Amino acid sequence: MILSSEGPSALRVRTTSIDVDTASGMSGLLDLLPTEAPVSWLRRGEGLVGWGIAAQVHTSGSTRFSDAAKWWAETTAQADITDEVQEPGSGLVCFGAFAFADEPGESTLVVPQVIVGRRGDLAWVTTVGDVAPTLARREPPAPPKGVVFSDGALDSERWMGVVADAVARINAGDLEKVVLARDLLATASEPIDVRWPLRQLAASYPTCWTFHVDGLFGATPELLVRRERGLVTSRVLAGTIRRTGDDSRDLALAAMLAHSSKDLEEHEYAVRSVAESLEPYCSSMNVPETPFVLHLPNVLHLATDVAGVIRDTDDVSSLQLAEALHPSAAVGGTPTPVARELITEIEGMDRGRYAAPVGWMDASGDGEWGIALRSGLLDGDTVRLFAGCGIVGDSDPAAELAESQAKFVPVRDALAPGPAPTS
Ligand SMILES: C=C(O[C@@H]1C=C(C(=O)O)C=C[C@H]1O)C(=O)O
Repeated sequence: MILSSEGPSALRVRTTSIDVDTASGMSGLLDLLPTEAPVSWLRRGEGLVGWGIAAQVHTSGSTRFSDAAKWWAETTAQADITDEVQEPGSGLVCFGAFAFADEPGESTLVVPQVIVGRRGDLAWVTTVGDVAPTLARREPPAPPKGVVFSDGALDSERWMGVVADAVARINAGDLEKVVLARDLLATASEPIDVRWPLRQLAASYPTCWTFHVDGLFGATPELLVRRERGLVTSRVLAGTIRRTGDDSRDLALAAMLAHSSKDLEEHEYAVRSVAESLEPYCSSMNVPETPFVLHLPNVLHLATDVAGVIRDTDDVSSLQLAEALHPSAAVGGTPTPVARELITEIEGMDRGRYAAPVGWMDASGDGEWGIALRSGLLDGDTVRLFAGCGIVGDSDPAAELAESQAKFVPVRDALAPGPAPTS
């Protein structure tokens, strides 16, 4: 269902190339963001930022992806686009964040008034409508003030009880894996400027995708899907160990993770779900047999990069691929329908847009959609932080609680009033 859509029916779009130094400068694209409706999708200093709202749609229900895709098709068909850069992410671009479940929740696609992109040696600015963009370093954001954390929907004890229930259901043969999440509330004494946590996340987690769309922000290590000129890629994660802070112990842990049958089993479900969902759209695929260990500052993950070539005849957009892949077993479970039902039944929390596709798409359908993990939802002076864990037959509730705490760390630290990182 389309809940609302705003913006002129015919957008006037201009993309021109700019000096890479203007885009990256001393400190990066995030420094260009003003306070008005900033959006971002950045990794290692490259990607897209934008601000202002030229057009937006809100959708809901089981047709939230297809309604948004239809709106995008109409918007791009009517737009007058002059693009002198012709790269994925130049020309007309929307940013989006989708609800995890069919109900409740709202999804959105937004077209910023100004978008600045950087890819290798190229940089560009896109304007939508009559705007004269300011490409200058803005006044830095102030750190959040007086942040206190409190329990979300369930306290730790109750959440461990829910994990134990899930383990019992798995061992009774109802399903193989389910991902259970919890939330944590951060309340500040004044409204929080999202640009602060974005800078912290981009500096501390450069190998993750630092995103912000409509209040949902984070630094996700997991790429649900990228479509770029007929090639599709996905980074699948599942299987986690907390880092200790001691490099040699962490190396030993990485070796343990790579051989842990519990984690390999969890991982296998996640890779299989992605490969099976992509297969109908691909003429060939590469699915590595063995995962690698992805090192992040807070955790280690088992990771697999799946790649494929889209069938010639298929004009499937990155958003349609994201819909086909969501929810993968990395955030839902196996089998998916049973896992989704169990999540609704026992998780005791509304996921909102957590663990669902977040990212961007251009007029050709190329784009990148991450899974909104290591994320929080900002509303004024409050952030709801989310973290989840894959549960299988031999999961231990206390270990899963500790894993969820490690997954809160990126956003939790990003809300701390430490010194602004020099990125
Ligand atoms: C659900 C989350 O993470 C997912 C679950 C993982 C696991 O259970 O090992 C690992 C990476 C993600 O696919 C989260 O970060 O909230």
